[in-house]
Amino acid sequence: MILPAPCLRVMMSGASGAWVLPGIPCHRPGFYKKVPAGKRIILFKYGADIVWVFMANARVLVSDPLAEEGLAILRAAVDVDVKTDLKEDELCKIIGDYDALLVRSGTDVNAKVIGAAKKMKFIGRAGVGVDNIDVDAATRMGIIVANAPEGNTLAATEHTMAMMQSLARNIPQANASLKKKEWKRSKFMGVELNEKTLGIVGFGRIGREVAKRAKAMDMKCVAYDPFITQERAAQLGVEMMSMADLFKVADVITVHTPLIPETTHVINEKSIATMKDGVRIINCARGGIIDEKALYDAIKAGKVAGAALDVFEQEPPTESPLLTLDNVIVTPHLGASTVEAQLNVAVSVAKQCIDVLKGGSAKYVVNAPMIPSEHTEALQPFAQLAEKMGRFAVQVAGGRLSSVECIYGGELSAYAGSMKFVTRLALKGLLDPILQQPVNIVNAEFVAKERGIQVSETVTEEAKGFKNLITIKIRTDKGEETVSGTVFQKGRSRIVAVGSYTMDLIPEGHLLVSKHVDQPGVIGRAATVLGKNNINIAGMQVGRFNPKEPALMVLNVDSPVPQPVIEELRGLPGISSMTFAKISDEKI
Ligand SMILES: NC(=O)C1=CN([C@@H]2O[C@H](COP(=O)(O)OP(=O)(O)OC[C@H]3O[C@@H](n4cnc5c(N)ncnc54)[C@H](O)[C@@H]3O)[C@@H](O)[C@H]2O)C=CC1
Ligand SMILES: O=C(O)C(=O)COP(=O)(O)O
Repeated sequence: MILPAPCLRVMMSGASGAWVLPGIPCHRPGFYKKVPAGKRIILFKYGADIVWVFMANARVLVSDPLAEEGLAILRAAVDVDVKTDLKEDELCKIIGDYDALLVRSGTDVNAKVIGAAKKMKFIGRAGVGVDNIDVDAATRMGIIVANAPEGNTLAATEHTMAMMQSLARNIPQANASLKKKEWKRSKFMGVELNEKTLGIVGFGRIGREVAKRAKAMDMKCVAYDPFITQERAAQLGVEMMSMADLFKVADVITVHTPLIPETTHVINEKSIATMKDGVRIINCARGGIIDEKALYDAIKAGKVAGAALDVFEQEPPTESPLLTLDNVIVTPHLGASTVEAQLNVAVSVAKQCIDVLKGGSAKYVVNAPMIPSEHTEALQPFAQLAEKMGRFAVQVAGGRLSSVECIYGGELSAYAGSMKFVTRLALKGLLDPILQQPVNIVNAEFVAKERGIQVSETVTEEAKGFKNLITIKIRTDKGEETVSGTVFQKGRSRIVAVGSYTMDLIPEGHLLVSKHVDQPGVIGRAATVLGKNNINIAGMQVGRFNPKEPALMVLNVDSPVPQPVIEELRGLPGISSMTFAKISDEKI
């Protein structure tokens, strides 16, 4: 049975194995039936009745090892396939069947893979680094990419500390030697870390935890991170300095940045030359932050006393000459490999995956604006209003969109840093109705940029007498349109101005917008045409300045207005324009 989409309201859904009462309506006496394997049931409210449909489960591919606790969360809601060690072409062949993909660092989710992922809604990284995912390609396709940034911080921190201490005391080398039945005590003379200076490049979650532990060992900690304030570092007793100064003063250098163009090869031939003789270098972040060739040469030349590496430019680093050096200790990307961390990241990413597949959002999205969680609830009604205003404005203005300005006033000025989130929803509203491709919060900004639409955002305390005010000004090749809206208490939202006309318009359902001359009979004639065509008027707003001057009328109507009726309305005397606008998420 096909039901008109607006009539459907999801009551609940259940995964395969659940017991439900089938039949239409299902509250009539009947029998219970088990939801078949591979299907989920969705119950809809349809008028007074509750109806049900079986739908195929969403399908999730897990292409790197994921802790059982995460898999269990997934299996309770969706169909899960775990297929590790897939080659690129194997992955491309099957990826089109899946709604979500979960990976660690072992899968190269490149543009080719993403291009083949036609149904994909979510890519989850069970860990921090997303450098193995082409986030731009995913963004372009409107795919949410999320990671699990908190779950493995302590694992990576403890691994860094273990590497630093092993490096200082030659533990791996001594261990290997003794296991060969050698007893070479003088060969493995170490150095103390006490009172040495640790230079931390990248003072994020792991960098800060490393500092805390190094301080407990009476090391002096200095750090470089362009995005962390001196005050923040001072709270941990760490001195922030430039990277150049850090390289000059550190006895041990550890890197904890993402791998991005700015951090690629920051440890290179030139920067090593400025370091102390006998410096030790640790990388438990990402291969590529250190130029491995330069590191090899500097160790060979005796400039660098040793290195501890968990990550490599090529993984596995089978061809790396660094593996041949005695004073280089290595682990095979084990930073996050603890039972605790793997449980944390698997659960985090599995929950986010299910949230997204159910139509919600993910907690740690990396390709949509992050807003502080304490702002999310407060900004939700504004985001919804902005999207509806966008839909309204673009349909009323007509024409090809060239610029969008979003102005946030009054109490919204307190959320200045988070308004990008609302702007993306406004853009979704503006673009989604007129484009064939799906537009969502992930790709809205990208789609606008790609189409040469200029987007700007202003935050002001001015709100024209309202507590809060959103104004969206758009320019198209047919002219300009300005729509303002506000959110009252309990999330009630209204469009309060269209152009220079004041309104009190509920931005819902189907709207007819007319520009006409304010004179007796015009509104009546329009109402007659609608009545004749069985279109019920649910509400009416008229904005005008003076009688007999141009006025604006917006009618809330209960059903779509067919094109011939719009044409008939346009032909009425006194009416200069008539536009139909849908504030639902249907394409126009
Ligand atoms: N070896 C392993 O198994 C693991 C590796 N990692 C890696 O460790 C690294 C750090 O992870 P987290 O601390 O969780 O990330 P984070 O995002 O909390 O910290 C990264 C820090 O780098 C800073 N940064 C950005 N650009 C910089 C630049 N140009 N110069 C200096 N600092 C810059 C940021 O401001 C931020 O404070 C990431 O690359 C992550 O992928 C994380 C977990 C496990
Ligand atoms: O979280 C990260 O950034 C890591 O590097 C951990 O990688 P993994 O999940 O162990 O392949």
